[in-house]
Amino acid sequence: MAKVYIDKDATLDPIKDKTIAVLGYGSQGRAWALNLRDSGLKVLVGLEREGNSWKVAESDGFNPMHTEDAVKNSDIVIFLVPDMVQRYVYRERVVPYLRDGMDLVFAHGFNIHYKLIEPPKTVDVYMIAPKGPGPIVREYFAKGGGVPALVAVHQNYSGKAFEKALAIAKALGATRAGVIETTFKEETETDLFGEQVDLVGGITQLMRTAFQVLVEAGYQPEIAYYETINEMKMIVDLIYEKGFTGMLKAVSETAKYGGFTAGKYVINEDVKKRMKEVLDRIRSGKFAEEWIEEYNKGAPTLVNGMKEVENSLEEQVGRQIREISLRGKPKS
Ligand SMILES: NC(=O)c1ccc[n+]([C@@H]2O[C@H](COP(=O)([O-])OP(=O)(O)OC[C@H]3O[C@@H](n4cnc5c(N)ncnc54)[C@H](O)[C@@H]3O)[C@@H](O)[C@H]2O)c1
Ligand SMILES: CC(C)(O)[C@@H](O)C(=O)O
Ligand SMILES: [Mg+2]
Ligand SMILES: [Mg+2]
Repeated sequence: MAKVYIDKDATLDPIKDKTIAVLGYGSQGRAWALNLRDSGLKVLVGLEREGNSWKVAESDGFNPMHTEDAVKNSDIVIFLVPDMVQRYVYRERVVPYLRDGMDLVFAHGFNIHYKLIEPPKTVDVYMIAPKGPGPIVREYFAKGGGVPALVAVHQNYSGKAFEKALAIAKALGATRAGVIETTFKEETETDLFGEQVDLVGGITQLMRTAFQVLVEAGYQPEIAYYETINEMKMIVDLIYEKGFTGMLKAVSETAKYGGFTAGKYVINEDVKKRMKEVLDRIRSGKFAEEWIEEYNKGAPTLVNGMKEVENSLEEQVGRQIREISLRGKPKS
């Protein structure tokens, strides 16, 4: 079993007198800036332009500044702009002001692992990768908890990079849960794999396809939504809290029998083979190449994918069903 670092294994001491620049104020940026500030650290928010993120940061009580000003005035620079934007921000806004002994920090290993950013040897490079979406990182912290994270060191110029990574993980709330050490390679490849075949790609496609099968067979879309999409949260919550065994104990014997048989029929060896192909594509760097090319073309697959989802029947029905089910959700 990997060593799990918890609150008592980490101290804020190595970073308590440092100034931290959080670049980007989106999903993770907002969570990190707020959690680190609430943990008593000095945080500057650096942004490219005075747009929406700027307004949100101001309404959260920050005085956002242009990226280069945040970099000039900080010791630790945290990259929380989108992965495809990081190398431009690094090249244009960070490199000109980079001083020996500064820290470059990431929430995902993509740019370092695929060598889109190649920092000089005279800085520390490390990562704290929360294993959950940004708004949850903030929500759990604000309620006294924390989302688990992975930490990794790529360059240890100061000799203190790991301790600083743990300190940031603590300030983020991650050591309230538990933190495990990894490498940039392992985090990058597993994170991409998980979000592609399972968390974002696989689960979404599984739910939507099941919904479509029921609707095409003539069942009411609302009933199909309850069955194939809405109830997923309750099943996943049971797995999250009690494991697969706990979930299986909570469902009927009929569901267990049908699940064991049909589950393996649908998600079969062929699907596993294709998952392995997806992993190979990530490991070989082909996915990274393709994503960079797609981004450089204006990310049409992303734009069209978002439109297609937003306009889909399941999303329209979902808006109505979510109102109903959120009304019944216990208030906490
Ligand atoms: N979203 C998550 O929950 C999550 C989880 C773990 C790790 N990560 C990692 O965290 C990092 C940040 O991801 P995110 O999803 O929080 O980002 P995001 O897409 O939410 O980032 C938005 C921020 O970046 C700024 N931004 C967007 N385009 C820009 C551009 N062209 N130039 C400059 N700034 C721009 C926006 O104004 C905003 O402040 C990534 O490395 C990602 O892989 C994200
Ligand atoms: C939240 C996720 C999917 O775990 C993260 O990896 C991301 O890229 O947004
Ligand atoms: Mg990811
Ligand atoms: Mg992830």
